[in-house]
Amino acid sequence: MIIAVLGPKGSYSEKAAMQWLAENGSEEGYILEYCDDIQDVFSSLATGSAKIGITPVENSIEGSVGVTLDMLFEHDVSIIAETVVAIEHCLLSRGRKKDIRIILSHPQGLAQCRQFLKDHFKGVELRTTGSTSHAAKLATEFEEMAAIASRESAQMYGLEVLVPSIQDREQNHTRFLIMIRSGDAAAGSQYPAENPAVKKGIYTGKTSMIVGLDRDRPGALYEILEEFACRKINLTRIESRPSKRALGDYVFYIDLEGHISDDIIKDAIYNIESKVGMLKMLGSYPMFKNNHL
Ligand SMILES: O=C(O)C(=O)C[C@]1(C(=O)O)C=C[C@@H](O)C=C1
Repeated sequence: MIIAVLGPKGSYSEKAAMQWLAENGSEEGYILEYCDDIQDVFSSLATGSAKIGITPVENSIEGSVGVTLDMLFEHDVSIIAETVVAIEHCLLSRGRKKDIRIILSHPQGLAQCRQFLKDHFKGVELRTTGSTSHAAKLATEFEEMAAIASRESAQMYGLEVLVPSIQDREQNHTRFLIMIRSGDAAAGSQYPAENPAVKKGIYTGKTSMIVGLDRDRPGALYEILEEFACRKINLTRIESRPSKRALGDYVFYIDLEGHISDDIIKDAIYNIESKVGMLKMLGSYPMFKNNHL
């Protein structure tokens, strides 16, 4: 089983993969494929090179990972699970704090530490990289470079942790999606049906979809939401993204509590289909629940 994640080794995406495998009691029999960027994770699923792809979708400080949302729209993938990883960013370098001239990280890493950077490194050049672990790898080259990345990356690339826990809020969590190519039952059947947590009833279901209105008119979104509200279906998230067809034209990403096999969810979606221009189901899967978060 090949699992595509954002690389190189030491990324939070790798951590998400390990955590999800541990949650499912299946830490053996897989190979991680380290991709350069999130698009490549989706391409790897599309070509069949990987059976499973894992990408970040949302962070508690910085919000959505837009490229993952866009790829969900463009590619035929099904979400089979989600997992939430606690993110502790550290400032890593080979050199000393006072010598740092350039700080590297993934745009999400830089954004989650925006205030720290303003307070302590005003004027220092910030450079974006494909991932936090890629930043750590590059920071090994020069003493005046530092990376914002995980403690694990420091160990992996032989860097010092100059400042631990530098994100702008102590609580920092990123949610990751675990996906298969749509219709790839061979990969999907192992998860989550065999998921021990599902069997134990720890998880409840969650369903994700993308909805496009046929045209912009008063009450169009309300009519869709009404189908959920009247059935007491709880939405866990709704977000608009540009459809990319024209300025001001949007699609809506909706997550809700419940599984597509539940009758009320089926009914709501059946009714919505006749009211919208486009409806793309992204999957029903176990909702991540961790009481420690
Ligand atoms: O750069 C990494 O290590 C990633 O896995 C990507 C990513 C993201 O895109 O959100 C994952 C978790 C953190 O929020 C910061 C970066």
